[in-house]
Amino acid sequence: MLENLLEVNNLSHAFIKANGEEIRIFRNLNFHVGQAEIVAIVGRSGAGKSTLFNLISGLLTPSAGKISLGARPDGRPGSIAYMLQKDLLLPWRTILENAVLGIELQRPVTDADRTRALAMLARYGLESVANAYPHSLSGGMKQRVALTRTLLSDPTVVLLDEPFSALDYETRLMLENDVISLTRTDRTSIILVTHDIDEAIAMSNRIVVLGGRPAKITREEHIVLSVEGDRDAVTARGAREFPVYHKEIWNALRASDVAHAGV
Ligand SMILES: Nc1ncnc2c1ncn2[C@@H]1O[C@H](COP(=O)(O)OP(=O)(O)OP(=O)(O)O)[C@@H](O)[C@H]1O
Repeated sequence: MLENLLEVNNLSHAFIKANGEEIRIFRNLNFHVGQAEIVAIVGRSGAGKSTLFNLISGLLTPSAGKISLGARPDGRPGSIAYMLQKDLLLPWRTILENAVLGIELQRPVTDADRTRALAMLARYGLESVANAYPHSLSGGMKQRVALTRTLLSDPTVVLLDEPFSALDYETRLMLENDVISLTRTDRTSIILVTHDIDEAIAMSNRIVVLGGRPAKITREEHIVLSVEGDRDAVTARGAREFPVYHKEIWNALRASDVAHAGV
């Protein structure tokens, strides 16, 4: 039995360029995520964040190392869902049909699936547009449909790669709250890649800074914020510790130059 919901042990990965040159992205990287934990990964462009997600989700096979996914409380295997920055909704399918697409790729969609999809769309204020097409929805609404589609497959770990970067500030805060609530209601674990330090601090329990080549974790920060009541995307930003974490993560990012560090 795994201690954590997801464990990455001694992960190594390299790309081979067309000229035969090897680019070592990771060498013996160790990383874990606990149940209902939100871990943010920040790092400069090219640090290897998307590559790490592609390895965790199985889109890429690592050169060496092990990625282990813990079981659900009832013993069934856990599963990973990956949500990208772009909503990738199919324009010719209704919102409901888009929402159940992830299930449809695995098995035939049942009436129970559609009922569950409608309930989840309602949870995100999208019930009235279930039969509409994506073009009639705002960017925030489309991203919520994408989130519904991601969650309908009942994942235990959700990978979010810059999911809210294209959205306006208010919508972004609302979606950040949706994700924070998920960890409370469904005990889902979240790994979030973001370039936005504010978002990383506001949402996560832990931030890891990825830097150097091969990339390693150059800093790890547990985020503890003093807020009244349940922490959310807005109250978190008002916590007195917020600027302190901001400065620390910013300095760690500046120090972890991909081109020069850790070579
Ligand atoms: N298929 C590939 N073949 C060769 N090199 C690749 C491939 N995919 C990624 N790389 C290289 O690996 C490094 C890490 O890329 P990756 O996309 O994981 O970085 P990132 O941290 O997600 O960057 P960004 O923040 O800009 O999205 C980069 O130098 C990139 O050019």
